Amino acid sequence: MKSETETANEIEELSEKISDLKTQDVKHNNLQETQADVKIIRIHDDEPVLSVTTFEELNLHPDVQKGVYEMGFTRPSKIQAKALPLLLKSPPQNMIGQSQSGTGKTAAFVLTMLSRIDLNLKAPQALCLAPSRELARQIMVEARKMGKYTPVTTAEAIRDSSSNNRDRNTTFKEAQLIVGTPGTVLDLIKRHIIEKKNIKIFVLDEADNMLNQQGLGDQSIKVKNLMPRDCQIVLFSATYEDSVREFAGRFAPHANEFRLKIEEMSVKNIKQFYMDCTDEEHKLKVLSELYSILTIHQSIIFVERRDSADRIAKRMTDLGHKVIDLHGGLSTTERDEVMDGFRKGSAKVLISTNVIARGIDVMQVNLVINFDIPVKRNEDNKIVADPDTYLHRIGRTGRFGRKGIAINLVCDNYSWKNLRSIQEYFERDITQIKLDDWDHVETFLKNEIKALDAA
Ligand SMILES: Nc1ncnc2c1ncn2[C@@H]1O[C@H](COP(=O)(O)OP(=O)(O)OP(=O)(O)O)[C@@H](O)[C@H]1O
Repeated sequence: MKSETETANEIEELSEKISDLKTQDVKHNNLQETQADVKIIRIHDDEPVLSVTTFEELNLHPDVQKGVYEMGFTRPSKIQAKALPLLLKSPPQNMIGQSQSGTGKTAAFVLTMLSRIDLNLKAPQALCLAPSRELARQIMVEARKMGKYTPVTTAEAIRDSSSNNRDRNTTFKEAQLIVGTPGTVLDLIKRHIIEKKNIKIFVLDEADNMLNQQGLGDQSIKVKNLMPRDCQIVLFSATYEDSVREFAGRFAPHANEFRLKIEEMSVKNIKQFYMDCTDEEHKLKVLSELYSILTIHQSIIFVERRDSADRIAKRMTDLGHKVIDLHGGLSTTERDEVMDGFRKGSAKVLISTNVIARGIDVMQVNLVINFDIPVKRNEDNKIVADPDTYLHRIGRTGRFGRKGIAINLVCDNYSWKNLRSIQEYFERDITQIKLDDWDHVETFLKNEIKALDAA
C-alpha cells in the first residue's frame, strides 16, 4: 500500500537525477506582468450562477453558522460565494472547483459536508481525502471549528491516528465526517472499519494531485469506486493540468465547474523575486545572510530532497539560526510535532520538501524561499520545471488577501531554465535581486517587508 508520503518521496527522488542533466544556456529575461483580473467561469449547467454576499443567504444550519462566525468569517470569500449555492443545491450536484491558493476553498467543501450530514445517523456520511497527513489534520481542525456547535462526530483517517484498535474501530464506525489520506482510507474501507454505504459526499482536496496517476491517483480512484452511486463528488484545487482536468471530468461527471485562466492562477499579492547564486554553497550563504538581515514573521524554505532538508537545517543551525525541518522520512509523531510547533510559532523557519507544498495554511508565513526550483517528470519521462508545484509552494504565503514574498535561488543554467519556464507559464514577473551589495539587498527587502506589514 502506498503511504501519503510516497508522492513527496517520488519528487524527492527525481532530483537525484538532476545533477546528471546537461542544460542549455538561456537568457535572464523578465516577463511583462499581466494585469488580468480573477474570473471564475462556470462552464456546465445553463442556469445563471447565483452568488451570495452573506452566509445567511446560504441557509446554513444556525449551529454551523455560529461556528463560522466564531472563526471570524464575516462574509463568504469569492469562491465560497459562488460555489456554495451550487454545492448546497438539492438534489446534490458534482463540482470541479478551482480558485487561487488561500482563497477559502476548505470552508466551501467543509460547509457542504456539514450541511449534508444527518446528525441522527451515527455513521460515516462525509468523506474528504487530502494528499498529506499535515493537510488532512488541518482540514479536520477547520471542520471541528465549523462544527463546534453541532454534535457532529469526526475522525482522522491518517497513519497511527488513534491509540488502540478498539477505540479506532468505534471511532470510525460512528464518525459522520472523516478526513484522511487515500492509502489509509482505502485500507479502512476495505477492512470494513469505515462503513461506506451512507456516504453522501466525497471530497478530494488538491484534486489534481489526488487524481494524478503517478501520485495518489490509484488509491483515490479506488476509494471513489467504492462510494455509493448517488454520492456527491466535489473536487477542489488551485491548479489542474489539462490531462488531469480531462480525467476530473470523468471522475466527477456532469459537474459544475469553476476555472481560472493560467495568468489568473498566480496570486498578485505575492511578490516574486530571484537571486542569482554561483553554486549550492553560495545558496547556503545567501540563505544564512538573508536570515541575519531580515526580521520575518515565519517562513518556509522548500527543497527537493529530504537529505537537502536535513543538510540545510544542520548548516543553518550551526550558523546560529533556529530552524526545523519536515519531510517524509520523519516518523508520523515527529512530523506532527514539527508542524504543530511551526503553527504555534515556536519555530520561525521551516525547511520542507514538497510534502507541505499544498494546502498548508499558516497565516504568519510572509516569506517562502525556493532553495530548489520545483521539477517533475513530463510524459517523455524528462525532468522539467513544475509550475503547479511552484504555485502551490509560493501560495503558502499571501493567504486570504495577505501579502507575501517569494524568493527563488538559482545557481546554474539548469535552475535558471526551470525558473524561466515557470515565469513563461504564468506570464508573471519574477524580479532579480542583485547580490553584489548586501546593504542594498537589506534595505530593499526591509522596505518590501515593511510594505507588507503596512498593507
Ligand atoms: N470567509 C472567510 N472569511 C475570513 N477568512 C476566511 C474565510 N474563508 C477562509 N478563510 C481563511 O482563509 C485562509 C485560507 O483558506 P484555505 O486554507 O481554505 O485556502 P485554500 O483556497 O484552500 O488554499 P490552498 O489552495 O492553498 O489549499 C484560512 O486561514 C481560512 O481560515
